[in-house]
Amino acid sequence: MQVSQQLAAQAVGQVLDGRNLSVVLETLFQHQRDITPQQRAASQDLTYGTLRFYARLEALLQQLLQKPLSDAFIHHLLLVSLYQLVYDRAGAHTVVNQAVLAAAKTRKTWAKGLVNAVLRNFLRQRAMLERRIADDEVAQYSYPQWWINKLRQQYPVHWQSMLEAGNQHPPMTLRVNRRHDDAASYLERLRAAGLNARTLDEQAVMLESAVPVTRLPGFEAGHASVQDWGAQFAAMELDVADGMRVLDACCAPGGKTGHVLELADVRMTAMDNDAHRLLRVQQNLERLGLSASLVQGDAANPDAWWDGMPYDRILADVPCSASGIVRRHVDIKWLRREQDIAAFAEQQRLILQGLWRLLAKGGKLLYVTCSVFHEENQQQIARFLQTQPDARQMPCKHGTLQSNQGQLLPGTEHDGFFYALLQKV
Ligand SMILES: C[S@@+](CC[C@H](N)C(=O)[O-])C[C@H]1O[C@@H](n2cnc3c(N)ncnc32)[C@H](O)[C@@H]1O
Repeated sequence: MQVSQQLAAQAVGQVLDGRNLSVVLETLFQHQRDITPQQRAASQDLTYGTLRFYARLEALLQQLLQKPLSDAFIHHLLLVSLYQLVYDRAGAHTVVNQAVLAAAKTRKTWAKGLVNAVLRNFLRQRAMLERRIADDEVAQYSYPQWWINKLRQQYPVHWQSMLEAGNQHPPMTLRVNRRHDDAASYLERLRAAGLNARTLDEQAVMLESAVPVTRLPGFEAGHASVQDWGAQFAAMELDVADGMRVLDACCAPGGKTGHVLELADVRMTAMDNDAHRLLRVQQNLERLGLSASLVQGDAANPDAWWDGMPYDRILADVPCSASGIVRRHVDIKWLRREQDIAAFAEQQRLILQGLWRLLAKGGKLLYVTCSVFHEENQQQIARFLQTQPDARQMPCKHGTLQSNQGQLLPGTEHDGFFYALLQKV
């Protein structure tokens, strides 16, 4: 446990310094060649958990410190240990003892005693410490204040359940490749492999607990892919048919590209501005046995890469705040700044405007974000429709999207997404 506490403390510190969580963990593990798969998984769990509840843990810790703690590693080690004491199943005494040993390794004479005192005081005073922060929203929900305020203002009814949904452990959901199976028959294959799951619709299956993809029947042969249920709505809403010319702008890593190609024999151009991420699109399509023409370019500036032939369908899964998928990307809550939202909205406006003239008359463009903030969603589309007289918004197929103006609220079965289907008239 000591190794995973140490690694998690380092990872948490680096994320709070502004670095991306996946990159931090990948780099950290590259330098730890002798850790076991169990230690790796445990470090990852502790890092995710601590960041998920960071504001709450910090509020508890601050009450336990007599003076500000300037040592970053010990600070983050205490947060990780508090996370274990509050949320984890590990025994309290083991957590404290291992944290004290991890502190001792730093060779700072004061560190061992401080870690021991803080954690033991927490165990003694827990109820009182928790009562004292009961009225502190940031500590209660574990989100930045601006985020809480924005959601409360934009979703007067649902804001609390949305914040709570973002703090849940995400499920592992699969998209069944319709060229091989439907959800019901793949469910049988999962059961035969000893995996419990349930179907969400004709193509989506939610596993009872996450497993390595190597345990999924037919994974290497492309029979199933890991994809949140909410993300699976995209290919369905795009309304594709055989023979269509389709552009998946902002395609990487290719989750939705693969799904569209599973549903119809379309002529697909998959575009992204990130060459490294495009390699992952290529790998994903190879696993599925599907192909597309891959293009590196800027969706906001098509003159540099477009061949001049209009598309029947365009999927614009634009870069966004990712505020709808925080349960999977727990670092986002702490990396985003309030002013980033306007910057994303401007980037999205330019992409939407750049792509619109590539659409054939009568063709459809599906605008998608994994955000719940109105600036990137409803407000973006309302402004686009005002300035673009040949655009009209079509109703979404999915009932939940219809009743919620395209906004899919994050919940137990899916992340938060926004969908707007626009037709060129
Ligand atoms: C939300 S992700 C796309 C996820 C993808 N559609 C999927 O389902 O797997 C957004 C993507 O947009 C790309 N991107 C950002 N700005 C872009 C731009 N100006 N032109 C093209 N791609 C861009 C990013 O590299 C990123 O891969």
